[in-house]
Amino acid sequence: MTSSVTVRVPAKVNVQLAVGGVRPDGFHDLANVFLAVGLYDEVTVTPADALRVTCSGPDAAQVPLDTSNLAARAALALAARHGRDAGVHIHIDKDIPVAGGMAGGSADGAGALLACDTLWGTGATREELLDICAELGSDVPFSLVGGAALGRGRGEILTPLTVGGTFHWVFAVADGGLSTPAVYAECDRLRAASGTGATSADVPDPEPSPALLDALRTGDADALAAAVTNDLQMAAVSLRPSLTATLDAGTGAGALAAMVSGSGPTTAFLVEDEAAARKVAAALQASGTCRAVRVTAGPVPGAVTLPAEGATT
Ligand SMILES: C[C@@](CO)(OP(=O)(O)O)[C@H](O)COP(=O)(O)OP(=O)(O)OC[C@H]1O[C@@H](n2ccc(N)nc2=O)[C@H](O)[C@@H]1O
Ligand SMILES: Nc1ncnc2c1ncn2[C@@H]1O[C@H](COP(=O)(O)OP(=O)(O)O)[C@@H](O)[C@H]1O
Repeated sequence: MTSSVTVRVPAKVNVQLAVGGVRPDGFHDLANVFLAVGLYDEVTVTPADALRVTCSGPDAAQVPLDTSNLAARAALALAARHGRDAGVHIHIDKDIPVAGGMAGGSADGAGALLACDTLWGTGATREELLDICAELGSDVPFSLVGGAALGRGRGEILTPLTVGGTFHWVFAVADGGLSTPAVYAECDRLRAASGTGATSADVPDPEPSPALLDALRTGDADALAAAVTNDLQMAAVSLRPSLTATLDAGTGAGALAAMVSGSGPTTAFLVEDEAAARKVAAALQASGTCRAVRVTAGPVPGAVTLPAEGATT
């Protein structure tokens, strides 16, 4: 009998985040180009009498352990669909910054869903898993599939993208998080204040950039750097003006592109190669403008079940 299942799930960066007007349901239509990068949470599920969540890692204290945790919600959603009890202990070994615009909660939701499906032998189809992911949150389907993808709708309708190489990144982790709804609301406020209006009737439909998709396809870091955009960046910086100094520090150290990761406040720096990554990371660390610095690359695969401990391959 399977005693526990562990799933590893990556963080993401948005290389393009084009935000349309606010919809009647409060969400924004997006052209959201996701790239999965090699910072991971690991979600382990073990049979238990009742649903319970624990978390370890440097940011563990900021993670809710009640049923608002996306991993708990994923287990409950799968159990409800299959008419079974959700008695399971979910442990999250968290390495993805919390509330940092890198989809850590979404990663845990996708990871718990896949892990519970395996533990319980539910046999859910990929489509069913993606459906549940979309119910849990706009970014959760991408956490399951990983790689690179264009997200339309509120980000949940995915088209996989071909990437012709590996892109190197440095991430500067900020002190504290930013609330995603607050950043979208600030984007609307700034748009309304500038006179353009903030609704779907006022803002053009968001479209993926052909130059950006081309840069991904060819694996050209310089071309990607020239094409990256994030419509939430101005709002994140408005709420957290100190991010400007972090962005400037990375640019000054030779990053090809400097941007806010999603809704922030993590900042993302695209660099030429591993040597450039080390240089930019050292400069960011020395600048005193961020709490921690992480070096990684992408694309990487989405949620993956790890071999059971002691298993031979
Ligand atoms: C901004 C992005 C970019 O990938 O991620 P983060 O940078 O926060 O990780 C996403 O759009 C975040 O997706 P996710 O965190 O799953 O959001 P959800 O739980 O679905 O929604 C939380 C809230 O964000 C706002 N929201 C989210 C998605 C969207 N397309 N429009 C929105 O306006 C709404 O206020 C919503 O109530
Ligand atoms: N498993 C989880 N890990 C982290 N945060 C979670 C989790 N489940 C729910 N949350 C909540 O979601 C919020 C956003 O967290 P996170 O997904 O890490 O950031 P972001 O949406 O910026 O990518 C957190 O402040 C926390 O309250």
